[in-house]
Amino acid sequence: MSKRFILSIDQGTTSSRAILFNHEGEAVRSAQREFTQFFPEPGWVEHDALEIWDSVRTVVAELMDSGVTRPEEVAAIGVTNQRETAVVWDRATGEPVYRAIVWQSRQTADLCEEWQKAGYEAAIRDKTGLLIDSYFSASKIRWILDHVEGARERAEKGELLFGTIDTWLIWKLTGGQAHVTDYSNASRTLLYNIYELAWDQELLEMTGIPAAMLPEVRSSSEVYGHALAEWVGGAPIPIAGAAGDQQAALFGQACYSEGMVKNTYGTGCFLLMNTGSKAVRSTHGLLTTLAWGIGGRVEYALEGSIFAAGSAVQWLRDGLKLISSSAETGELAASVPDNAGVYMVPAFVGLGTPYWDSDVRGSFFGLTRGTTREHMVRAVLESIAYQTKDVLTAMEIDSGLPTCALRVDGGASLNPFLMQFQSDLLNVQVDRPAVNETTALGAAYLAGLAVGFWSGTEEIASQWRIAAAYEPSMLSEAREEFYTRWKKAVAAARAFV
Ligand SMILES: Nc1ncnc2c1ncn2[C@@H]1O[C@H](COP(=O)(O)OP(=O)(O)O)[C@@H](O)[C@H]1O
Ligand SMILES: O=P(O)(O)OC[C@H](O)CO
Repeated sequence: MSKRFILSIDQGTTSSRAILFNHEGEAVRSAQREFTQFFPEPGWVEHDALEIWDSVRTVVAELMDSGVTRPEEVAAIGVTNQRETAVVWDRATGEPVYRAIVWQSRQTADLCEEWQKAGYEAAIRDKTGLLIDSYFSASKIRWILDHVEGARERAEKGELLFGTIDTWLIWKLTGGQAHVTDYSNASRTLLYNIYELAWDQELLEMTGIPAAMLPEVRSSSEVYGHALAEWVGGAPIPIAGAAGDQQAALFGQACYSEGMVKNTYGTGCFLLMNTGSKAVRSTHGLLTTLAWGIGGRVEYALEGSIFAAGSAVQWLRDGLKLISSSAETGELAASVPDNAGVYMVPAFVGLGTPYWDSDVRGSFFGLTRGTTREHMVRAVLESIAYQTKDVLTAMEIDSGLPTCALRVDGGASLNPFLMQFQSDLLNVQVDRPAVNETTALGAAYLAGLAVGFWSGTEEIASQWRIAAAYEPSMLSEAREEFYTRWKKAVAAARAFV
């Protein structure tokens, strides 16, 4: 029976998706399921790892039962995931010992401050390309070891395992046969030396994390094991690709040359620039990270992480009840000639690149009696574009590479107002590809390359098609004025702390 599809599993912050891609890189069928977000204290965000596994099992079963395919026709599975989110579970029972602590969660901010005061920052930056922030996995693992009775002793004895969501899912899918992760996910833990390509003993000692609980780090494109027949429609399928979702999107956007940049507009925004075999060290708050490793060769990326983007739109809908759907924001924003001086800083969980300020919180500025719902909606959408400009400016300086075009994807990239404003503000062309699910596509490509479903990146790059291109059309004075006021708003929000 010939192989017709790759099954991609995209486990995101708010939902799990499974998508079948054909040889042309087209999404043939997909299924999606949301799961519970827990906010046990202000600033904390947690997920139930078993509920995540259930959601993944369900969406995979939905595809495999849809009649579109049979497991024998699926060449491989690729897994991509919300990064940094930490799960610790019992090796024998498969039961998590605590809820998954999500990348957005700030419950370890105090611990991170202690690490900063202890002077760990230089070593961490030097070895991992990251900085000390509760965003990364290490402090989350440590928090679980400190707060769950007996966890530390059990972890030291090798009875507890740690994994980011890729590791957790591959472990579950293979029935506990594989405890692995890939370079891109390992590079987000704060424990992995991205130059030596090894877990770093000194960092493990500093952070108090036992090596026995860590997964084996493998390339992003190889067979890690087989998904058990019971989860995938009756016959085992090789799991042959894994990458963190932002690196997977860079891969799915075919950003294979140095200097190519993508921005994913989801819950947060993540800009990644391919820097090839060279790791660029940032002096402007960008992260140096592993993009992927394939066939014995790793590539690096520069990353800017924006914590709140689409989540601010969700807040307009669910928190303020100002809108009934995310999609209507585009029309509302375009219905007023400008923002009427209203600016919004969506620092719900602090600010990431380039500010790295965990204490700052969200604010609206410039409200008058003339301010309408439309202005507020517009200010929220504009804030996504301003944050992107903050990051891209830092990227161009640190890499010395000017941006020719920005490739975009993710839920909010479907908003034409936002994309046009983004292009205007950056003075750069913004390109949205025909396949918007580039994250899932990237994981599919990584898995497909490992099993010979695609021949190489050249073939993949030829599949990338543009769906919409936005060209800049704003006068430079206006661009500068808007951006100056945004910077003032950020400074004021930070001063309020
Ligand atoms: N048309 C739109 N305009 C603005 N924001 C949108 C639009 N469609 C979706 N979003 C936002 O994008 C996010 C969903 O995008 P998605 O890529 O699925 O995110 P994630 O993978 O982080 O869960 C949500 O936060 C939603 O509010
Ligand atoms: O699940 P997403 O798309 O919001 O992505 C989350 C990032 O991987 C966090 O670093």
